Amino acid sequence: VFFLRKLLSSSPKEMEAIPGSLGLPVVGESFSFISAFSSPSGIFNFMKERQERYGKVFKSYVLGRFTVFMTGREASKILLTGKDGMVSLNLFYTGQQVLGPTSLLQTTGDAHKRLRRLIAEPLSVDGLKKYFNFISTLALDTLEQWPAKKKVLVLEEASTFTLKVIGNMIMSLEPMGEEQEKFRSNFKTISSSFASLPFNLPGTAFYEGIKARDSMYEMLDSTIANRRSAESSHQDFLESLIMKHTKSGDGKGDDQENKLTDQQLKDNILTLLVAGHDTTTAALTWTMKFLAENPQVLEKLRVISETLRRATILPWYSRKAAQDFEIDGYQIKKGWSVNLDVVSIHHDPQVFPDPEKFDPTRFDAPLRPYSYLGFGNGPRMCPGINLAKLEICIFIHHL
Ligand code: HEM
Repeated sequence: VFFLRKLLSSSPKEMEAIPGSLGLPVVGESFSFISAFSSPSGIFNFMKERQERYGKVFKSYVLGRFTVFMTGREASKILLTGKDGMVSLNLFYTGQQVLGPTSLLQTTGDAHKRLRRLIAEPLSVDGLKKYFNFISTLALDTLEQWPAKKKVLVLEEASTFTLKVIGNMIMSLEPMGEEQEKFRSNFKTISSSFASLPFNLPGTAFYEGIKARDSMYEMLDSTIANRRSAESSHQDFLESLIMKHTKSGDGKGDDQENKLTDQQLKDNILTLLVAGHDTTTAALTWTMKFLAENPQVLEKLRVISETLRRATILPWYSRKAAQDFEIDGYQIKKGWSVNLDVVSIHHDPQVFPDPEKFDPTRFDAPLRPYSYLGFGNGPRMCPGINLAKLEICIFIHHL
């Protein structure tokens, strides 16, 4: 029913003016897209082939959606910073259900701005200073164990490291022990449910994801209750949001504009976890790979920017048109899925000569706006940028 509704609610007829192919019935071009995505060069070849055939704007049918793909600085400018309300984020149905309706990723306009403002302070450079020692000690502990290991699986190590950092930042979780294990196992299940098939039946990834989310929320509920009863005082994200920004009691006399309900608090803690974990893990892993292959660049700054350009951790940014608009001479209709292809922007030889080469000196001189989008741009630009850079810098420093 879900897929039928999806198919019927989208209209390929309306997209006739956009060049491109919708591929096979029902599956469209999903298989070519997924196989490109899982290959070493990511979606680059899928995009390149079609851009050469159709131009910078083309249509396709992938992952259950009629989608218009676009690339280039002009498209980035319009899609990422365009008029307020022109596009919204385009999450998968399962992701929407798991994250909850008050997540930053599901709000728009003023509600979105307000949430961004509330989480900005704990994620600022100043707000992050207090976690420096924890991150540094954890990086050292992790690295100290490497020489004794026969084989080091860097992705695995990076994932454990970043999850321990965020667990400690958010709710002072100790890096070892039962609570850490429960947190880790819930998080992994939630993560795999995020873009799963939308069947909420026992045994499916989606069903297990919702169950793990509820278990994670129980952990947060009990921590929130402890903090409110002032049994203990901690210097973490949860404490700073509870103290400053949650509605406890009747809230009379409080500045309600700055208050979050417990639901908003939990939805957004989970959002930070989901948005911040795999991204930072991948960025740290790619940084180590590029550094191992190019040891001469260790002296150079800008290694993280160049890693995020070459690896493009989020290869495309997905939006849904919230109104009709025109781009590169094509009419985009309200409701269409629009994906910005960032890999091609990051490998444009006009901006980055010899684009496959890992060369941090490219960032020595300022680039033209919208040529580099490692952390995005505009109102949805990554709020975790300082934390991600801090974690990677500390880890690489101790390497
Ligand atoms: C190297 C690591 C990271 C990379 C490459 C990265 C990249 C990005 C990018 C490109 C976007 C914008 C996506 C779009 O416009 O559709 C984004 C948004 C976001 N990021 Fe990150 N991110 C990283 C780490 C983090 C961390 C550590 C956190 C949280 C602590 C985080 C939280 C978020 C959130 C909540 C959003 C959505 C913002 C909004 O919709 O207003 N990210 N990230």
